[in-house]
Amino acid sequence: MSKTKIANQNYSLKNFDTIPMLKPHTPLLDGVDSPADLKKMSTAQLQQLADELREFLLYTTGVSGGHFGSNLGVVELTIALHYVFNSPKDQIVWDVGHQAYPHKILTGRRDKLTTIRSQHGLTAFPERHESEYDTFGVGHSSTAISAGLGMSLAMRYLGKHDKVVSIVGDGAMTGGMAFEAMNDAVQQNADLIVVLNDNDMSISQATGGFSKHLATLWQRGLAVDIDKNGDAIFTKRVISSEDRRIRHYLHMANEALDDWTSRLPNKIVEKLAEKGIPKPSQLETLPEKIANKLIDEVFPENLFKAIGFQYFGPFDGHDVAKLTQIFERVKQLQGAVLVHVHTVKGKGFLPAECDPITYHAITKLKKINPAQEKSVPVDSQKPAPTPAKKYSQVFGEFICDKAATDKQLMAITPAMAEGSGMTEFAKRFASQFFDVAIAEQHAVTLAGGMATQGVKPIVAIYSTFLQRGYDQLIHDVALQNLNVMFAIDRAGLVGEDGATHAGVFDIAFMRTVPNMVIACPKDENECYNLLNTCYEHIGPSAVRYPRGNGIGAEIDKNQAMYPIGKAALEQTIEATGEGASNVAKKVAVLAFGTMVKTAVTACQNLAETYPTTTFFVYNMRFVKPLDSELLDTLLAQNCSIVTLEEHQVMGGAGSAVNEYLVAQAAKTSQALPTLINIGIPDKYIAHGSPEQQLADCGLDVAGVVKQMQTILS
Ligand SMILES: Cc1ncc(C[n+]2csc(CCOP(=O)(O)OP(=O)(O)O)c2C)c(N)n1
Ligand SMILES: CC(=O)[C@@H](O)[C@H](O)COP(=O)(O)O
Ligand SMILES: [Mg+2]
Repeated sequence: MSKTKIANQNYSLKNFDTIPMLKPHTPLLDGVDSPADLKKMSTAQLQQLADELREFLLYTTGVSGGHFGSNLGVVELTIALHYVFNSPKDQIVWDVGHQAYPHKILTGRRDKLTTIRSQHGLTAFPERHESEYDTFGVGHSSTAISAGLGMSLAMRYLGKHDKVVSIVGDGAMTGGMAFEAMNDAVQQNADLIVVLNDNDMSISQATGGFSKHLATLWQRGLAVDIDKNGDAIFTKRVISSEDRRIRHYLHMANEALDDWTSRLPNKIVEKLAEKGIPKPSQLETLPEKIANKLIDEVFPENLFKAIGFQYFGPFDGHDVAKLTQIFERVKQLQGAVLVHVHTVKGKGFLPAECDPITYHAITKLKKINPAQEKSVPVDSQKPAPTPAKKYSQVFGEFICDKAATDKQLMAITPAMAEGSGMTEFAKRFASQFFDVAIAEQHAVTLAGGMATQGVKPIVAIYSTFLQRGYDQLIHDVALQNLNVMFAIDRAGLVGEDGATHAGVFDIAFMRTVPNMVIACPKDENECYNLLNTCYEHIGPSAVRYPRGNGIGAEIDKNQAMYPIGKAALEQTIEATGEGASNVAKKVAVLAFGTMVKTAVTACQNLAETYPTTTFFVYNMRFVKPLDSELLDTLLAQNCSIVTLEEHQVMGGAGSAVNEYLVAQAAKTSQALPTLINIGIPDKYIAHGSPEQQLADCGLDVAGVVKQMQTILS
């Protein structure tokens, strides 16, 4: 039986080692305005299209910046999917969707791809409002099988017979939801095709390794190829040593079977033949078939077969001809099918193939055309000022400094080690570092379990991904008052990734949870020292800090402990105008986190227009517990109050202040002060640069000034 030709080298792929600065010549691609245009192409043309599409991708991503390696890895896969299936009637669902740039190019958005992730441009991930070909809004991992299954079951109920294909990466396959969905697909006997895009890589070194482990699990055992008539043929694969033992026993069984059948007396054989059992001479493949059946049934070494999927693969995910043949075949099948393809993250661009973690995403490449380069004046050659540290970097420094003396510190990341600034820590404190793959729920409860043993776990997690572990935060940490600290990165608006990745709900969903302490540093120095304060605090706590760089504050690494629940007066901007003695107005601005700097600038601007008003800007530092003493004082002084936060205004820090003041005013029969809450309005903020997003929701200085004027005039 021929082995599956995993790498069918009957095609050549162009390789690139630089990113073209000028739009490449793509005659075939220029003619593709929808997937229908693919169906007219020959296999050779499809392969040429792949080369053109890859070069075009390099060029456009150089212009736009954004996700990179994963898109290069699915060029041929995307072409084959849109060639074989009839989108948008057939539903194609991408998991995470960071790899959907080729999909967007082939579905009518080729000429807009350079706008991806820019304000008013294409969104970073598939979004339903952007195109009928974007069947489901994605961005968070491991949702595609659930969404695809939902589409399939609804279609069955409605009597529709279109196909549903969910494309899931090996990293995304480490998310528990994927297994919940696969289990349900089988028990529902649903028609669903899952394509496992297995590039042995996720987004972090360790997770890549982790998915390798899963890959070993699911790659063991049988490869299931198809022959020229499209029939499934089992072929043995190189399998692990323990499987080899199993195979040996089966081989011995075959031998015995062979021996047995060769001794059968003819009249028995005839009797069997009457019953439709073939003669020994025709039985030569029986051992093989029985062996496969045995392997298939008794030793379903393949993870997906064990769950109940029909499994095909692994195939070379860069061989368009092979892929179209496979998809044409599985398209005819009923039930849950999994097609396993091997791709290379960064395929076709050598630097990305060699370093897929770094090239997971790239920033816009500076477009200096040769003419400009020569004329750049010398003094502009001055070295650029050192940028302020990223908050993730501050976190990484904190855990390294702390772990140097505190062996109880354990640091957990769900697949975002690099993004969370933990690369150095992972190297230096490997036994205290845990990358659990894309498994946020597990990460939180893992920390809870660890804390019961007296160690001090830190869950380093993006705000938006912590949403996945909310029940675990309550049930497995806070309710048990366990000593876990959440280092919440990407808190606030995140810019180009847009609404799916905004970290704008964490204050709302954490502040109602008893035992939680929630800290919001105003800059890098407070970030470092509030991390220390919360780390040393006994009980569950969270420090939320934004994506990107700080403001250049000097970090005093004396590992200060701030008094929990105490605010600090940041700045007073005294009234200066005539009659200022009987100051007409006192305004207290209660700013949370990075909004402190914005609050000071806004009040300085307003002081010029409202000279008889004194502004007190407070750095609140903690959302929970609030500084109740300060609020009581402000209430007694009948100060107008403004709250300011980079978080949904509904349910955020401002709501907490309101709730306290209303209750306190009622309790002490005091009048409620004039009060406004400034934050992100009740809508999703579209992608753009961080500055554009802040302006879009009135959180830039101009927007804050405008909103504050409503209580000043
Ligand atoms: C719930 C969730 N956690 C983490 C992430 C961050 N993230 C984006 S892509 C990615 C890796 C995905 O790996 P894989 O599915 O193998 O896709 P590849 O990049 O290899 O194409 C991760 C962890 C996310 N988008 N969603
Ligand atoms: C697709 C995805 O979820 C990640 O790649 C995410 O875009 C990373 O965000 P940062 O760039 O903020 O680390
Ligand atoms: Mg991967």
